[in-house]
Amino acid sequence: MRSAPRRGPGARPGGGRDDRLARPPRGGRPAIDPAREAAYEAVAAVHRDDAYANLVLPRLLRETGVSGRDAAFATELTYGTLRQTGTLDAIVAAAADRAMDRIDPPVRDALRIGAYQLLHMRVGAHAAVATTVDLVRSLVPGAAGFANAVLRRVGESDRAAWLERLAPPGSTDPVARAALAHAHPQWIVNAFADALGSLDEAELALDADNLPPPVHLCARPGLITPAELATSLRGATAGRYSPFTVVLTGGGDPGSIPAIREGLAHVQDEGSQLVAAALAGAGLDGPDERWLDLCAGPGGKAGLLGALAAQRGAHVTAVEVAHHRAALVAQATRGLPVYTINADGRDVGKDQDLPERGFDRVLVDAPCTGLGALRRRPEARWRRQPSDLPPLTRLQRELLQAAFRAVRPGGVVAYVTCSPHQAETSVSVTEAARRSSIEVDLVDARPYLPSALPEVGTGPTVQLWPHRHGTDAMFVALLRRTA
Ligand SMILES: C[S@@+](CC[C@H](N)C(=O)[O-])C[C@H]1O[C@@H](n2cnc3c(N)ncnc32)[C@H](O)[C@@H]1O
Repeated sequence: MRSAPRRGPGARPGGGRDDRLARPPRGGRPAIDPAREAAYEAVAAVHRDDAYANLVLPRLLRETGVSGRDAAFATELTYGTLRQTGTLDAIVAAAADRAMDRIDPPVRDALRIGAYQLLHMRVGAHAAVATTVDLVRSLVPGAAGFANAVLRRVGESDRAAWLERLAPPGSTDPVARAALAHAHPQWIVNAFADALGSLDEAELALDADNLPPPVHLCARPGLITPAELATSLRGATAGRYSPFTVVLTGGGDPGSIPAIREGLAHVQDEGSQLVAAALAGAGLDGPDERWLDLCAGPGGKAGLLGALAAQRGAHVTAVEVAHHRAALVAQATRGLPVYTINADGRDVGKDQDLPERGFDRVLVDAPCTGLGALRRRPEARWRRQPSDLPPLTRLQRELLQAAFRAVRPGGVVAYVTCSPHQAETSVSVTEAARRSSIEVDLVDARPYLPSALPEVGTGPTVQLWPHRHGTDAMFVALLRRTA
């Protein structure tokens, strides 16, 4: 990072990122380098406008012409600052000796970015402080001195020393310490510890959330093999467990891959592929032609199920309540035996396309908090709240009960979440089954996952984890309707 080649005005040959300070001032005020400016704008948009960093940052980089190593710097700075926000806030507040909500929002975001550079990046302290002070001066001129003093205090200690000071090891509240050390809210630390049965292991899961995830592709069975897909890509390797996965290591935009444009493959986490394949692989007596994906948008699992269905002469009805997401499903499954409908999945028995007892296999990939995919959404951990749980768990149970009505006796339902929160996983399954008049049995999901998959627990449900499996934390329960 430090040896990033500089372009544009003020670039001096042979220097590193810190030399951006040498840029000549514009209009009498120091110019802010475009990469840091883009990072600031992205972080500010997330906090001010509820924007999503993965949407807003690429647009900002495009608009400002920031590319190559500068774009990588801006991305690391943006995503890192957003992931670490809670911990950076604790440190900045201690250094400022004032609560974060008593600091102007633009100054607050600039200080977060400055503190992230000081504590997490290989940026010289002088450059981190000076560029942030310049940024603050351009935003709130009167706050430059304050920002300078705060950042100098932040930079007096490294991250470990700050953690030691704010949450000493052996303190009476290990959850609070883990939350600060791994930059997650305490309720999420508790949720991971409950699901794993151990705070020590939860810390590994929290750490895994702070690393950018690899891009996985799904080679659609019957259309392209993973080997064919991998050889068409620079530096791609086979997935660890799923027979369809290719791991992209060469970077670049997956949307430009010809096999993806031609509908032979799609971007999909390996864990998502495994749980969809578990539904397709579950043993079934009798007909096996009518499959249902009750929560299909944007169409990742429908794409894999559609390809598997095509190989077996089956077809998939893909249901999505949001109109624009239903359109994405239709687009993602073009050429496959998938019939997309824009409907509420709870309308089984009311919608003519969703007859009771009408399906042999049903997937409920339920709307959830997404706590299992925090690696992908840097701001999500701070945006999500425990109060999000009750409406989601209600919806999950209603959708699962609709799936019980939709599946024929003897047919199989897969209930899937990309959250390991037990209220959304095992509790939702138990509650939906308890409140339904339809008899269902839990089926052990483990035989329908690759035998090489380690640490899948004692069944019958399976919870995947980034730190164990390198996948999102997907949960799957298989249920068979008995009558
Ligand atoms: C976890 S996502 C599904 C992801 C999808 N299966 C995939 O692999 O790409 C949940 C989806 O359920 C949709 N949804 C929410 N409520 C629904 C309902 N009542 N009926 C049908 N779909 C619903 C959401 O709009 C969202 O697209």
